[in-house]
Amino acid sequence: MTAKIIDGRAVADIIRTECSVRVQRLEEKAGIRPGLAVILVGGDPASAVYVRNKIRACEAVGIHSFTHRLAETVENDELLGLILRLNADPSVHGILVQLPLPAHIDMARVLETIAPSKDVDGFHLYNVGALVTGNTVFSPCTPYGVVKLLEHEGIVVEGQNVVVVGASNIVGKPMALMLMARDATVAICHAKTRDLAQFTIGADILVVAAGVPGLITAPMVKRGAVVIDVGINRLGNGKIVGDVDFVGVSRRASHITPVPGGVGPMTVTMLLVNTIESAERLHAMQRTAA
Ligand SMILES: Nc1nc2c(c(=O)[nH]1)N[C@@H](CN(C=O)c1ccc(C(=O)N[C@@H](CCC(=O)O)C(=O)O)cc1)CN2
Repeated sequence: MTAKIIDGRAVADIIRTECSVRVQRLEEKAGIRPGLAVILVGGDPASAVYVRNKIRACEAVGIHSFTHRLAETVENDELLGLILRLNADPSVHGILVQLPLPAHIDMARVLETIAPSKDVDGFHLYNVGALVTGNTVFSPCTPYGVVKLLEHEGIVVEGQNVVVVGASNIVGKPMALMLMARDATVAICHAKTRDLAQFTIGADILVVAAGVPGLITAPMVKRGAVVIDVGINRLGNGKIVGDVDFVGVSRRASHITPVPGGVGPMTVTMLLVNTIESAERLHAMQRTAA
């Protein structure tokens, strides 16, 4: 068996075209142009690339972007003050603080300062609670992208045994919740899981977000499984690889995502979707109030 390669760039392109249409419609109907504020603290090169890609993606679909680049040494209060001003700015429908943050910044406080209604990353505790209870406000972008890739491929998750490897707050945990909400049976494995293969071999759908290159090899994968690789690891030679041995696992799986070009492009795309959704909600609220 050779797996079908799920082309994240192609799916992202389709959704981005839909985004352009939604932005145009909102502007024509309501004179509202969605606005996204992006805050980058410090000089982490990977974060700078991701932020640049987000801004370019916004421009391409007509979302107005506001970038705030703060020094590595910025004080907590200055960052919090900026977020409060953006919360009150009616031209801003989405606010995101690029992670990771420098160690002296109180990340939890930063994320809790973003207004939940503008938290397009879905990281605010209110929005985490909303996701847990099935009242989703904003889905975190990477797991949301995985769900959209599965939908696009016609892969039904209901009743399937799903194993998520990785229990981070921004990918593993919300991923498990989103799949449970779609009636999958979900197990989460993490760095302390004993005998990882014993779990992964039973997965109809395996989602890997561990940040360990080559963690998942072919003998750990059930024949015909769907394998979604969320890992992004930069090797010493500059090459980017995922957490899955792509060549070996492709011989056993029915579907597999590549790295790069799988989940990554969907992360940025779902940020656009969340920002547009936020602006559309504002319009709906204004109409109700009028
Ligand atoms: N505030 C946030 N911070 C971070 C998030 C997030 O969703 N919100 N996620 C990651 C980084 N990230 C977006 O911010 C991100 C990572 C990777 C990609 C991507 O397109 N990857 C490419 C390859 C990347 C490369 O060549 O360097 C791919 O997989 O094809 C997009 C977004 C942590 N921080």
